Amino acid sequence: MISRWTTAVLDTDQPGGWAVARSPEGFLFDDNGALFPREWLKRQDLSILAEHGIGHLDGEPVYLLELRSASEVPGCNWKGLRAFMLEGDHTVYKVLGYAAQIGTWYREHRFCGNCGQATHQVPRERAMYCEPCDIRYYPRISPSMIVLVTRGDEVLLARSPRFVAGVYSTLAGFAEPGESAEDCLIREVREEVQIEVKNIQYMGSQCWPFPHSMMLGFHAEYAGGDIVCQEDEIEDAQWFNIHAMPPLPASRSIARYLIDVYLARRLGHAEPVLPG
Ligand SMILES: NC(=O)C1=CN([C@@H]2O[C@H](COP(=O)(O)OP(=O)(O)OC[C@H]3O[C@@H](n4cnc5c(N)ncnc54)[C@H](O)[C@@H]3O)[C@@H](O)[C@H]2O)C=CC1
Ligand SMILES: [Mg+2]
Ligand SMILES: [Zn+2]
Repeated sequence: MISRWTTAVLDTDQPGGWAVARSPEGFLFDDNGALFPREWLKRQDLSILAEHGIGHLDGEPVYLLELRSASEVPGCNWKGLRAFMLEGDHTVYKVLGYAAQIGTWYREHRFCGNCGQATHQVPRERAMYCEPCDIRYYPRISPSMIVLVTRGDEVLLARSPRFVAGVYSTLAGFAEPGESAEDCLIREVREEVQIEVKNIQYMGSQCWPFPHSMMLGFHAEYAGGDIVCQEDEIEDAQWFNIHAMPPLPASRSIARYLIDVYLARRLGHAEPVLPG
């Protein structure tokens, strides 16, 4: 299958193409969605912080207008990235997810962390450059492990106080320096529920642009221990029987994929496909 969306570093001096506008209040959208004819969008009253050429959608160049603040555009509204993830076209969500990460990276790397001077965009490369220090700052990606722990017909799911009421999900956590993916997974499961795991199997990965996680998904089997929830992080954790599951995370998340694959295998159903 040919991918409809490919990323690229485009020259912003070229006219034409599509553009998306991003402010601290999310992306601008109207009845046609979040992609606007670029020349039209640039004629609106927007406080543009920077423009980035981010890739091609169905062969057409796409640009990001990163804004200082949200402003009124007639017939349009603002909406957060999560809303685009939950509903609507998956390819458009991918474009916006990438745009959000480029916007975040640009905002957070306008000055050198070493000397404090202003950085500059490197032509044809996704990097901010400090000349005196000769340092390049690339978009930040944070590796995070996510794991479904199982014990026969039971799966271990937990809720964080931040989740939507009632929803239970797989355990997850950010990798720390010095850790392998497996070390991180074992530590996170220990920290969050005091459970030991074995037979760790890699299942797949997903970009999670909230704001810059790279989710590495695993399956693991229970090896020992009783559930003890980590204070503040884990509100509740339980073994759920595959025939009595609680409300689960959004269908496009890798958390949901890991759960659905296991259910499909246990119940002899067709396996789902991981959304890219
Ligand atoms: N796509 C999916 O299905 C799912 C994605 N996630 C994502 O996985 C990531 C990790 O999950 P959590 O349980 O929240 O992590 P976690 O268990 O490591 O705890 C979060 C804590 O980690 C620290 N932290 C924050 N950002 C960090 C970074 N970049 N590097 C290292 N430490 C950091 C902070 O102290 C924060 O309070 C989050 O971005 C979350 O949104 C979580 C569950 C499902
Ligand atoms: Mg966690
Ligand atoms: Zn510097």
